[in-house]
Amino acid sequence: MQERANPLKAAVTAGRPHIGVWCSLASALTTEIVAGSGAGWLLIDGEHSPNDLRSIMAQLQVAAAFPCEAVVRLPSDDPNLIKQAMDIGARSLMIPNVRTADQARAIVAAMTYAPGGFRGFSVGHRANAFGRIAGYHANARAQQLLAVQIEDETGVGNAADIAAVEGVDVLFVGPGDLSTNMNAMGNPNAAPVQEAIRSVRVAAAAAGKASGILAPAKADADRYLADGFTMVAVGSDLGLLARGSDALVASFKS
Ligand SMILES: O=C(O)C(=O)C[C@H](O)[C@@H](O)CO
Repeated sequence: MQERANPLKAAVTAGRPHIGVWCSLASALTTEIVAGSGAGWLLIDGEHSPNDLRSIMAQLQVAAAFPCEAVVRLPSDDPNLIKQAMDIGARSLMIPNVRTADQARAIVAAMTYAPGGFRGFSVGHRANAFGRIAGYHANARAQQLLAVQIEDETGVGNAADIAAVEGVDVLFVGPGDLSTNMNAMGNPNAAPVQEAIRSVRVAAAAAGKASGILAPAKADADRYLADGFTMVAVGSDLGLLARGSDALVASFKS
């Protein structure tokens, strides 16, 4: 048995845009609906959603039936969380608020078996189909993707160094946190924030790496894609349900 190729990694390393959807509802059912939408990737959010290891695993299981890469965002860069997430089959990870190249290097090491890193070794787990994927341990890095989030001015200032770290695939802007940390709470379209976002994309491209961003407004997403961002999340299950139900109910009033 062979590990499935990672379509998100293939696309963004080749400079091809790949559209994703944020899954914030911590539900295998809604993630399954999103996974069947034709989106190229989805994000299982372990930072701001009520997910635990078991609910993340349930979402990985339903997403596996579709050609849609499931990315898991962890709440932090804790190596033990990284190890547990990888063992249940999360091979594409997003780590919030990465601020330095040293931090990025430590994350890559936590994802990598020795001698390159220090990921704990377990013979059989969901990631290697319970021991059925021959050569998994030797080749695990090949299908892994690491998206590090740039979410404050320190990260923006260090973006070139972070992008240069081997094993970092994507600089992914967190527009909510970045704007908030730049004194423009929740307004990524403020001019200084836009300039910071542009500089992250340029730093990633200069290192031959991809850039990504969450852009729930279509006009923003279209602009970022035209600028060269490739890993672009264009909405969320939570937003679709909240705005859709609001609009539905409003259409029957007055
Ligand atoms: O800073 C951001 O924006 C993000 O990282 C995305 C948010 O955390 C996401 O949960 C949307 O609210």
